[in-house]
Amino acid sequence: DANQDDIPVKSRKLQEIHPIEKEEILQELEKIVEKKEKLEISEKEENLDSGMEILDQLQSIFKSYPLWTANLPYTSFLTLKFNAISNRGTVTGGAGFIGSHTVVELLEAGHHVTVIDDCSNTAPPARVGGIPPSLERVQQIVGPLMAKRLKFVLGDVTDPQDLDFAFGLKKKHAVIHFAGLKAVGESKEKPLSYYRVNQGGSVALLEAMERANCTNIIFSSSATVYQPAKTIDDLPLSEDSPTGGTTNPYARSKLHVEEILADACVANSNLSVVNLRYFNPVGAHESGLIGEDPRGIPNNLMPYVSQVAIGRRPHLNVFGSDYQTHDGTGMRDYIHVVDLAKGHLAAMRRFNSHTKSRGFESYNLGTGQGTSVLELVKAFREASGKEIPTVFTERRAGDVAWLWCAPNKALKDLDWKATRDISDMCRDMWRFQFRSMNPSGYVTDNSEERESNMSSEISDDDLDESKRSDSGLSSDEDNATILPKLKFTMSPAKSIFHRYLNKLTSSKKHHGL
Ligand SMILES: O=c1ccn([C@@H]2O[C@H](COP(=O)(O)OP(=O)(O)O[C@H]3O[C@H](CO)[C@@H](O)[C@H](O)[C@H]3O)[C@@H](O)[C@H]2O)c(=O)[nH]1
Repeated sequence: DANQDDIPVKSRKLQEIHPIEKEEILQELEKIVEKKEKLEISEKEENLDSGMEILDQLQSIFKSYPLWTANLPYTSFLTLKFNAISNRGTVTGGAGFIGSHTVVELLEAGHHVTVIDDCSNTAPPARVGGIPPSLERVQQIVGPLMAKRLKFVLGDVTDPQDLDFAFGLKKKHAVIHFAGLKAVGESKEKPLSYYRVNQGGSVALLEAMERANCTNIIFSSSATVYQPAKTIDDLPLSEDSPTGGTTNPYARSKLHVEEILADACVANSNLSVVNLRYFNPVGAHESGLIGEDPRGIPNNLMPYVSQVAIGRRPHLNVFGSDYQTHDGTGMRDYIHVVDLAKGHLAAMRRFNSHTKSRGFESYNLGTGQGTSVLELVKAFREASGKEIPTVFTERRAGDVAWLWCAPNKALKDLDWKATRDISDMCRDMWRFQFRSMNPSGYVTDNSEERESNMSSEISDDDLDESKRSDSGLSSDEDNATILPKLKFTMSPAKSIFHRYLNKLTSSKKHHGL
């Protein structure tokens, strides 16, 4: 039924699902239950991986058909059991841009997550004991069932007591360490702050992990640790490409933490470190509910372009037009933040009990594709339908002509690759840009700065008109008090089901069933 495919799966009721499909899904559910029973699920480590896989399969069904799976007699029973087998982890800096997107992926995969964040670079909770607005949005995205698995600690990653508190109560399976300062320019003005938070925080965290007997950590590193490519022949950058020759305290702090982690692995043979080198993370969650909300004038290209498109800035300064690239502007490996977040979930596989790989291992997370400044601007014009005036200026000090990676190692070891392209990145960023302009957007402390930097007033009509055009949002979605319903552009039921079946077959092979 062609019409049926147009309805988002999430909002379809049982009676709207084709009877044959329904029957197939029910049979699959029965099989999962049988398989699960055989596992004698407990909190024992060896059962965690198999349990997680089953959970994964179930989640895709629950997520696709919440309206009717909620009524199945064994749903609550299964949920209870799965609560007992999911992994627990701590995410530092989980309220920030990449952190919040990763928390969505972790919760959706069934993990229990404790976030520790001092909210120094995101809006803090509105009340004592509350959670930051970015994580409230995360809860809306994942729904009430998964939201319960999120805990928040307002704390400082350099403070041992705060860390012990975050690690407290239940044993944690793994840590994902995002917390850190990240502005290249600022790092030259305040190098000591960068070393205190980035190095000091990482050392404090490793010590807290030792106290809590946690041996798995994923670290947010950066492409900036690589030596700048002198010629195009130095590209793409692989994990073996030379590092060092860094030009600022931010880059040095990332490289130092990599070295600290590698040393810690030498000293403790149980430690497992997955070091992820991000290329240029951009975009936002497809719901438009979470994204990057930089303070002040954005340093980075995509947030700047987005603010020009919405009228907050008059034009984009294009830094340099005489690079040795096809159009003279700098080229980067932009990666959608949701792909990046999924990369963290994939990295968690290295911690599975029966396949656990110990020691320090680095992975590039990028698409392997270079995009120039002018190409990105063009894609953003297409996504937004807005003019984006550009002015060519001098090169920015410290910028390189090109930077892109070879992401093959992550594909080989982690079974991960980026699937979203530059137009997806622009579309989702544009969607989030609208939301953050709305009264229901993130509560930020830079609203005054925003007002004064408005290059032109945007009328409500203008916003409404653009929203109706191609941003995928309808005009009733910017209600100030009630947050908009999520509209996922999920695949139709049939393809979800097939994906699920493929997964089931491959996991059967994996377990020799
Ligand atoms: O207003 C602007 C901003 C940027 N650019 C250009 O856009 C490209 C991308 O710049 P930007 O978005 O600032 O990213 P990078 O300079 O590549 O740095 C990012 O990517 C690094 C990893 O490669 C991280 O370490 C840094 O923290 C992060 O800011 C470069 O060619 C810039 O010259 C402009 O032309 N105009």
